[in-house]
Amino acid sequence: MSRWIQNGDNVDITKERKNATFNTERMSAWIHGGDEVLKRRREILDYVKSNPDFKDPIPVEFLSREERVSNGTRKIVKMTDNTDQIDGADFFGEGMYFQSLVMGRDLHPLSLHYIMFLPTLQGQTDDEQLDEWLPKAIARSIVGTYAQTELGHGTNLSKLETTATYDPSTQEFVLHSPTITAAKWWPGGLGKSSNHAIVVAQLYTKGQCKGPHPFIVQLRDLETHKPMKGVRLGDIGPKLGINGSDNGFLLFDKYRIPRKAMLMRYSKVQPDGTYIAPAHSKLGYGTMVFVRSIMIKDQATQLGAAATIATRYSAVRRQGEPVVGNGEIQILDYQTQQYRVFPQLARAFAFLFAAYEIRDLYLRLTEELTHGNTELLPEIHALSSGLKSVVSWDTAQGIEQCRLSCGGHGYSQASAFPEIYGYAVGGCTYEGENLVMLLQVARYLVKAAEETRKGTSNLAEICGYISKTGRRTSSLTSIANYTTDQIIEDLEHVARKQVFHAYDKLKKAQQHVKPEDAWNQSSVELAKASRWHVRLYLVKTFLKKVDKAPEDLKKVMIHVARLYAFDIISSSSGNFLEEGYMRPDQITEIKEGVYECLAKIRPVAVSLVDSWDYDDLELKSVLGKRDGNVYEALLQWAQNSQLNKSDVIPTFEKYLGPMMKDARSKL
Ligand SMILES: CCCCCCCCCCCCCCCCCCCCCC(=O)SCCNC(=O)CCNC(=O)[C@H](O)C(C)(C)COP(=O)(O)OP(=O)(O)OC[C@H]1O[C@@H](n2cnc3c(N)ncnc32)[C@H](O)[C@@H]1OP(=O)(O)O
Ligand SMILES: Cc1cc2nc3c(=O)[nH]c(=O)nc-3n(C[C@H](O)[C@H](O)[C@H](O)COP(=O)(O)OP(=O)(O)OC[C@H]3O[C@@H](n4cnc5c(N)ncnc54)[C@H](O)[C@@H]3O)c2cc1C
Repeated sequence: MSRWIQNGDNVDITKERKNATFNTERMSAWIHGGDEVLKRRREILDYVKSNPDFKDPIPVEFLSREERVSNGTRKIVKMTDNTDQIDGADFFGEGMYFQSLVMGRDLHPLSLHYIMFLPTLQGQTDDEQLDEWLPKAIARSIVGTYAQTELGHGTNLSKLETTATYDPSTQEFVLHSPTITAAKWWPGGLGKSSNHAIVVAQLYTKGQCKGPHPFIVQLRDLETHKPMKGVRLGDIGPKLGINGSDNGFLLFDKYRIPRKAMLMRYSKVQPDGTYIAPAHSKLGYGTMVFVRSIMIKDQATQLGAAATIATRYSAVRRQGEPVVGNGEIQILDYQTQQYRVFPQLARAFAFLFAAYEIRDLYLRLTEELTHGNTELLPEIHALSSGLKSVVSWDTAQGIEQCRLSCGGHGYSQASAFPEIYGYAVGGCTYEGENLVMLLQVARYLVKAAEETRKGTSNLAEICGYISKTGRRTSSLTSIANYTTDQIIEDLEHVARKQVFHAYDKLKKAQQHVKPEDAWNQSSVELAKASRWHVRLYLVKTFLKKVDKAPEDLKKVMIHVARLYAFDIISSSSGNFLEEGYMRPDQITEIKEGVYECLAKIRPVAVSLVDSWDYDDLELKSVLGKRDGNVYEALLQWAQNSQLNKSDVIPTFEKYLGPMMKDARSKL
């Protein structure tokens, strides 16, 4: 019997699970990277469940901000006391899973320590600095964050205002915030928890500005935790989500740090103030590239969770009686419900598989950089920026669709949707605002188009389609015979067309206006080109992964992958119809393909989401509970409300009581 079925479960959800046409365990192993990975996930889960230190006193939704920070700090300290339970080198797999189980969706005071402070030390220090700082950071004898964004500038790093001016007479840098807008603003854990930070500041030496560079800076006294003299910092207040994190502000008043505080793997300042430039000017941005690449898995996990909650709830929720007298039906049987939820599930899969690809590519980059080879950097920068933008946007929209699909209960925090959304949607902004990141991809695409036009193209595989000749009309005849190659060919056509459309618009504008105005006037089309480039990549990665799946899994997953592709095509049919590339009847065929996929997925939907292997502990959703007994659980969940501590609350005595009494006396 499936591990997902237990006595006492809701009958509808049990029936769904019994209808599975594939082995859920095999599917889970395939999704997560093999039997061994799955076994390790279960061991980590058992460990977390068995450890009382990781329990929340009540669901975190009911805690105040201060209680959230305190509870999160308590748990993350316990969690990182026990990192021997996981393979510490497997950040992407075991690290992220462990932290998700223990910490949920509330980032915590050590988030940035692990996500950016440690990786920056690993990636940007010279050997001597690494020996000095890394052991302290790993042991947690210091806690650090990544302080780059300022009140006035987040995107445009070249205009950061914090200065680090080298003083050769003392061999120190002087950190200073010359204006209010120079205040660092946003860094996670900066407000109250960190005592160190990687501070990104404009480097001045010998009277010249050398641009933004990273420095390791002590912010608080190691014993008293009081801010150092010349350092002013605090919490920036409540946010849309991640309120367990004390995101902070920071100002310097001529604060002196030693020369060796500048991270010197790539750029250096010698004792006399001579500056040595890095091999590639953007090597200092490496940690951002790392985070963008791990964000893809994180976002996929959030969307997968939302789709799991919506699917399970839709299987137990009955509403409406199409045939009067036959009883109400499961809302999952409505085609409109399937159309709302299943594409989100398909997206989550597409994003997860792309996350594996970008992880592998990032590992290759790290290896190449150790040999001083920076060739892969522009490609990975473009891909990670593009994926980060498209994936976080679609994830946010997808979560909202899943929430809406659960009706009124979706609006309650019991559903977990508000937490999931609040957490995930931050990804549209942090690590580079999405539109700005799409425009970075566009720079890469414009170069590829330029090379193609000049006939000198030697393009990387990822944009090889730009220089292909391609067909003038789609070869689709019927949806049943629409092959993976044909689907990719059609998407390549639209992506290529949009790339050249934007490129030509840019070139034309350049003949009349200044280059920066030409770029601005073409930027909407350029961003669209980037989106198509990324969507093509996502579809290709997904279809190719499924093509290689074992036969028993492939026969299910092919419908999910095709739904992903067909949904993209049918919802942007105008692009495919342009210049008669596709005919209206071909679009109709693809729409039919969408409906066929929905029908194929319907009977196995619950088992498909089970295969993502979310435990209730990780989902933290009353609506998405494994057992499907949602109504009892909702009533129980509501008992945690602070307002339910007494039958009559003080506001009655103070306001409502006198109001009604007064009104009664006047009647
Ligand atoms: C072990 C157990 C423990 C386990 C614990 C486990 C814990 C696990 C937890 C797991 C859960 C994790 C989930 C995540 C949570 C996240 C939390 C939130 C974190 C949020 C942090 C932040 O939010 S932190 C700030 C990020 N802030 C940005 O992100 C600024 C964007 N802004 C820019 O990034 C630049 O400003 C921008 C636009 C590029 C222009 O930069 P610019 O002006 O310098 O450059 P230009 O535009 O002039 O470009 C000149 C040429 O450089 C090229 N280029 C540019 N960048 C390049 C690059 N990186 N690599 C190569 N090339 C690059 C470009 O493409 C041009 O190339 P070309 O010339 O050939 O065309
Ligand atoms: C939850 C969260 C956590 C964060 N954590 C950290 C952290 O730990 N450390 C840290 O240093 N920072 C952190 N940040 C800051 C984050 O990195 C920045 O907010 C982000 O890089 C965007 O910069 P901005 O806020 O200045 O937006 P802006 O750059 O002001 O963007 C505002 C608007 O202007 C548009 N725009 C800006 N420039 C251009 C352009 N060149 N072309 C076209 N449009 C443009 C954008 O697209 C956007 O629509 C965090 C932010 C959030 C929300």
